[in-house]
Amino acid sequence: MNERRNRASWLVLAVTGGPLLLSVSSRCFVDAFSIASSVSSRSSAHIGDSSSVRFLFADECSLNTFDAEECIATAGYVRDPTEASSVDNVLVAEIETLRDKFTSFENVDAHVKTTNMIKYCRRREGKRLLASDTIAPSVNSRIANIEYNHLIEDRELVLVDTVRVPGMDKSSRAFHRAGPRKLLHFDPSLVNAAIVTCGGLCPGLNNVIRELVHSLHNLYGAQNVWGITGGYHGFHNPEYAPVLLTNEMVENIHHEGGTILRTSRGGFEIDAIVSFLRSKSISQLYIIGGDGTHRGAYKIHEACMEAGLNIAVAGIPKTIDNDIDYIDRSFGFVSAVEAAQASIRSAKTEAMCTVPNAVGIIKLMGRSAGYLATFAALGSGDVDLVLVPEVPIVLDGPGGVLPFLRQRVKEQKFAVVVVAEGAGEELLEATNVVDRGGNRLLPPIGEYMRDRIKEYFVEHGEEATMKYIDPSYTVRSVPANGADSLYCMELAQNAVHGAMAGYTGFSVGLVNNNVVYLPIPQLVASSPRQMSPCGTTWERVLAMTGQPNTTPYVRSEEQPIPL
Ligand SMILES: Nc1ncnc2c1ncn2[C@@H]1O[C@H](COP(=O)(O)OP(=O)(O)O)[C@@H](O)[C@H]1O
Ligand SMILES: O=P(O)(O)OC[C@H]1O[C@](O)(COP(=O)(O)O)[C@@H](O)[C@@H]1O
Repeated sequence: MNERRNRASWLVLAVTGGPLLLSVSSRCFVDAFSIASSVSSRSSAHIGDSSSVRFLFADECSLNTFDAEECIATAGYVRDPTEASSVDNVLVAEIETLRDKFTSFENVDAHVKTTNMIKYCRRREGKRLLASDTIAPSVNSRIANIEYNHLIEDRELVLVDTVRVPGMDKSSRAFHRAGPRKLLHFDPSLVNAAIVTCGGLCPGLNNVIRELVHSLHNLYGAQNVWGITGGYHGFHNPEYAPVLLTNEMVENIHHEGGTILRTSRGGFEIDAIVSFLRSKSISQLYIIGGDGTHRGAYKIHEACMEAGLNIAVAGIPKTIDNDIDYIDRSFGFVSAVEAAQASIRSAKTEAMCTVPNAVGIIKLMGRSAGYLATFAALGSGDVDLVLVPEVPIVLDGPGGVLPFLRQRVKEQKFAVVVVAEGAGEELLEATNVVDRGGNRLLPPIGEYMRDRIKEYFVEHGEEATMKYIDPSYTVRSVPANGADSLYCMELAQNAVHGAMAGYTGFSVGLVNNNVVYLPIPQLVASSPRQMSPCGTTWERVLAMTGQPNTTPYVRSEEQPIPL
């Protein structure tokens, strides 16, 4: 675990030319390719010619254009006088494609794809194919007779670095925008797909499985969809046999937490996995898991390439720790935050209603990142002290959390503390014991803080009533809420679109509110990520709680403000 790959490769799309002004609003994403093209065309004697930059509005399906001069003249815009927002270089994270190595199912466009699905339905129903089976209403209402209005071009990009700070490098990284492509690499009717879930539970796993099955069967008419059970073990351990997944089997699973496929840590045996893929003629493998799982997924992709296997390997990032880099959030995170807030409310009620000097402590998951603890605390608005792995815990003395807490109890008659499981390693003896996934076991910081706070009150001749709540597994086993359900659906559909188009060694995620394809090497190189202890999120915590700022980092004037 935590083996860092550093194969990140960003392709420089456009380097030359004068600076280009970007007006980035939260509602829109800039079509970076058209921008980049306009940058390069400026460099060849057309500098300044083009005042029209295309904007795509995320919530509309039409392509909007606007005239920059008209905006200035009529809509109250001004050009950024300092050009602080300009982007000269767009660095594209390229995704590997099977098209480079294998012959594609030729020139299947959206039209033929529909035809193909109809053929598939007919075959499945034992009917003879007719010459008229080109464009006809679907014979199975479940098979979407869809011709996408909006097919995504290969060069549509989503910029990563949309916040522009004066003095920063005039570059932005970019990912390929996800979505249905015009050309398919695979003949969908011949696709045997497999889905596996690995690592810890997370709300939304069943939603992703369901939507993968639906997309494969209903959007593309895939031949078989296998469910690998028990995580990576299921590829080779006869105790966890694979199952064929049908629409009927997944119909209601999204209402439940957990994963119908079950999950595990360990069991990653590359030769056994590849030989399973061969034996079932799998051509698309969907792997749902966190950064460890993705490291495994990339090894599978590499092994398939070495063995000359035409198999698309797609990851879907899962973790309630929200520690996968680049993406706005991982699916299930918001549901987990919501569930954690319910525990915070209970702890507050207990603490408020109990004498003397009640302190409610809620321990939340978060191995190396405190996002869950932080977001749950911020969202609840009911927390007096937040402890996370990114910020060291100072117990005593000026700036110590114990005197701070005692004072808060004095004023308020109670206090509520949220502690992430990975916090305070510097206080407790770190262990070298690892779980089956290679993750280091963490010392019990929640119980330690409970006992230490109680002792501190006793040392000052007072009694504290401790209410300790550890909702860890409760939080991650809940069903996905509305926002996560929608997100899971978007991720799964786009993973299938990407694999059908022949992308491989990639993952999907929301970046600046757009679903993109992320090359796995880039994704794992900086995952697990951590919250910045001098960024705006942590400063919101300090502002809300008034707790002492124990971050050892000092922001230098030259440094860009971390987000
Ligand atoms: N570097 C790696 N190479 C191959 N497999 C890995 C690697 N790291 C973890 N795995 C496997 O991925 C699965 C999940 O990993 P783990 O780190 O426990 O959870 P997560 O993927 O949620 O971070 C486990 O089966 C583990 O054995
Ligand atoms: O007890 P388990 O099942 O091994 O899981 C505990 C870990 O799972 C997590 O939720 C993260 O799981 P992943 O690494 O699978 O994303 C951590 O917060 C926690 O340390």
